Amino acid sequence: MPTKPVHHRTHETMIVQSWQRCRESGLNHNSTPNIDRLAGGSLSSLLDEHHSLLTTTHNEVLPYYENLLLNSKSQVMLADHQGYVLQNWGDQRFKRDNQEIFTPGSGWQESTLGTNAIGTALKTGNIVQIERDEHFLISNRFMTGSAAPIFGIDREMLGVIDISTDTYLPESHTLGLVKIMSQAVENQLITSHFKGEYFILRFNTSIENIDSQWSGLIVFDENGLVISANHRAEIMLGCDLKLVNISQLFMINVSQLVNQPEGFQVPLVTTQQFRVHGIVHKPVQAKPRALDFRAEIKPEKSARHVSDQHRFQLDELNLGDPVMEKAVAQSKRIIDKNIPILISGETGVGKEVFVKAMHYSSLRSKQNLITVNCAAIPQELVESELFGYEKGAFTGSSSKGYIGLIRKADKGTLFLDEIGDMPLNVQARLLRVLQERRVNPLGSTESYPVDFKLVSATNCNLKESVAAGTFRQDLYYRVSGLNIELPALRHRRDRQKLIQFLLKYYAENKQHTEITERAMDSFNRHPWPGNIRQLVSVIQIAQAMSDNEPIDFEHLPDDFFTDMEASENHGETLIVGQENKPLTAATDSNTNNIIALYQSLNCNISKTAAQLSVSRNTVYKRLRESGFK
Ligand SMILES: Nc1ncnc2c1ncn2[C@@H]1O[C@H](COP(=O)(O)OP(=O)(O)OP(=O)(O)O)[C@@H](O)[C@H]1O
Repeated sequence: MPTKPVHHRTHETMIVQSWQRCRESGLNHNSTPNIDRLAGGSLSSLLDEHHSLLTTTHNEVLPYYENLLLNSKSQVMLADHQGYVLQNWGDQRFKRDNQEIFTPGSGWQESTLGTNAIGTALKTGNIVQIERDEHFLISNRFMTGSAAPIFGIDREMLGVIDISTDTYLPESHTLGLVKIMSQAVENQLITSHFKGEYFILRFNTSIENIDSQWSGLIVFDENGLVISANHRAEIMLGCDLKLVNISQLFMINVSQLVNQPEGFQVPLVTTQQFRVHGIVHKPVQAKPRALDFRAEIKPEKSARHVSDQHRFQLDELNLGDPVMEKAVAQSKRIIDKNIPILISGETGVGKEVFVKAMHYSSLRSKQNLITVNCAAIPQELVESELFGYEKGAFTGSSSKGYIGLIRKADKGTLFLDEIGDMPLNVQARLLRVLQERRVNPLGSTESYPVDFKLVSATNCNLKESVAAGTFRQDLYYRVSGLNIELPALRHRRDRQKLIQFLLKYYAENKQHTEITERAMDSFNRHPWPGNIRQLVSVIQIAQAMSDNEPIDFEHLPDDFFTDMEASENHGETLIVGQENKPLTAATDSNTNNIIALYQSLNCNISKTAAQLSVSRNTVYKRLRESGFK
């Protein structure tokens, strides 16, 4: 028997624990459901108390319901933090003894009605999906519910949004929707409460998905003190954002952030070295300081990233290595043809840099290059992020839905990074888009034509994923017109030239580009398990440490020598694998070790990745496989 994926086991544990609580509350499976119903005065004072949550939810949720769920035989509920339904939308289809079970005022606490989406989401503080037979009371087993908590401006749990149905709705669809709905409400509560009064930073992994509900939001004052933030910001930054200063989160001075024009776009680097893009909205009364109003925003040196600096052309990446030379020549031949390109290679070999260079060397260079990191988008959201969704015309609402990343790439290039991590159901929809060259947003009856150059990248072996059943074979043939494998740094014959190039490229001034012979020799012999990414980081540290002297051993970080010793002790240039660094960590660490480390580091992806010396994507992947993300 195959063992179940860890996320199923996590879900099962959650249900077992909930059932245990039900027994402790004196329930048994045959207990009669006793719905506690608030009436008259108590109900109206409850509705008054939650007026702002109610109207915000109404404005944010109704358009989703009307467009996405109207024909789905389901009902959407908003309940307060104690489990009392405040409002419901949709088909009033759930009745018992002729009485509706989800009317406003009905209490869906776990202790009285057993395991159920509203009660159990409140009890655990997590997004839950309770399938029919997972309800504790037999009488509730006719429905399936998906619920997500809503957090308020002080990060307190205000209530939950639930979608319940007694027919079939795909699991990822409803879970994704409750997540979007709860996040939309939370974002709206924060922006309407603080807008105009404080600075609001909205950030995401790229500028292209900054208008998504999944962007982080941070509200801060002119001194940089964080006043409020959404749940997403805490997850992305991996820390509690209470009472911290924005300068502790990003490598930027507060004055640089607050002295920019309204709606200014800024590349940011988190203190964990994770690149994001942000937009800053200013308070109405904030006055720019005259002196440094035009201060240019520059991430600090150690955070420099090639792709933010310079638009490489393909030829610039060819420094003489025969494999690179062939890769560049092949790409140039087909870049303007309608043939998809699949780039593979170990982590850090420069796949993203290569794709950008392809785009900027192509006829589409003036159009958008849209990067989708399939590993970083939460699984249930990949669909809505890619294909978009429509809210339809909704009077008074500024939100018209979300166009989706594929349509944003129209006329330009669509880059699907880590394509091997795309969930199977999304693969099926992507295949349709690639065949028909049309996109059908969630909830829309219309489809829209799209024209883009498709480039994908992977650091896993997609053919093996096809054999393992995690990647569709038909999609594999659609995305892999031309396969280009970028060489590992240790195999590149132009290594010395590249090192010299990077020393100049990342230097702040002339002195920093010099390097002693013995240091250069060890650079040349190093196994570079993290490839160019690791090389860049060593160079940046060495340049910072070396002041005005040529770079020598004493300027190099400890890890540099640890890797070197490890490879020399093994008498080989490291194991050749997809993600090479695993030498010390990932090869002998199993999923449980990663989870334990991740938890011990306060669920910080970047720190976990750094400690294991693997990419953040690998950590995402492992956590996702184990049901943590
Ligand atoms: N030719 C180059 N010149 C300067 N810097 C480079 C070059 N190639 C790669 N880099 C730097 O190396 C780092 C890794 O590059 P990139 O993100 O493109 O690798 P990747 O193969 O896509 O990695 P992953 O698979 O982990 O996503 C980046 O910081 C990038 O700026």
